[in-house]
Amino acid sequence: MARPKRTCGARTCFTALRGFDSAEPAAPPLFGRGRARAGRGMDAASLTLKLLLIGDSAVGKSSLLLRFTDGAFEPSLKPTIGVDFKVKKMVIDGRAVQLAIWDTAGQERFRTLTPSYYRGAQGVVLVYDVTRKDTFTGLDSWLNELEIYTSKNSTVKMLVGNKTDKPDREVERKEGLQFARKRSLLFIETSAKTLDGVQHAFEELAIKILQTPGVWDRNAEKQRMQLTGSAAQQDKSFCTAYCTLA
Ligand SMILES: Nc1nc2c(ncn2[C@@H]2O[C@H](COP(=O)(O)OP(=O)(O)OP(=O)(O)O)[C@@H](O)[C@H]2O)c(=O)[nH]1
Repeated sequence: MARPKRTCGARTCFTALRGFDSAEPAAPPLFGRGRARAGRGMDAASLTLKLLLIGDSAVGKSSLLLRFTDGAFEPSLKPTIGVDFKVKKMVIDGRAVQLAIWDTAGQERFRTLTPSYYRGAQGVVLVYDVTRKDTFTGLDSWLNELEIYTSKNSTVKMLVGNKTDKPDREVERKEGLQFARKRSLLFIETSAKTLDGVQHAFEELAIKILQTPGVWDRNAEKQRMQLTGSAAQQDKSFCTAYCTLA
């Protein structure tokens, strides 16, 4: 039996597997189109955004995550079992942002905790493989699942057509674009193998989240209230909804 991929690094917040909502301190609003760059040594008060990768098995979700966070590509990754989790720090328009990215299993038999994956996600990346039409025609069922588990106004969704480096394309770019337009999704094509579009995809999603009122600030407000209300009962050994990542 295939072993789960180990994508968790030293900065992984393991309590995220019990549900990881975002929280952030008061900060000025972001105007205009954002610019992003990778960030190092940010303070613990930076904004954390939860992103989720979903889509059929073997479309390249884990490979996109590995490429984005570690700059690596593995030609023969094993299927994800359950969920993996990685963090990437960036600076967007001068603001420190941590992307907490959840990588879910595409195989149905490994998807046992679906509702908890979606909880608190501000961004969802829906991936298909441009060389497998079935992964494109199956998108509607993923969108149905999204509708069940996320609210329309609290999650920014991006459609990603991956594996553009391969010659045997079955889904044209314009088909993906049309599909995305009809359903109000952001759209980009990528190759985890060549890096094409990968950085851009995650950055655009983060920028869009920051530009969408009510997506990233609503959870923050809720979290501030919870922290105030439960200060007396805080258990330092347990990482609550907001986990600082060293
Ligand atoms: N040529 C090419 N191969 C890719 C690309 N992205 C992923 N792959 C390969 O496709 C296979 C499946 O990739 P994964 O990243 O494991 O796919 P996944 O969507 O995470 O699959 P599950 O964990 O089962 O949900 C692996 O062998 C990858 O090396 C790409 O952009 N180009």
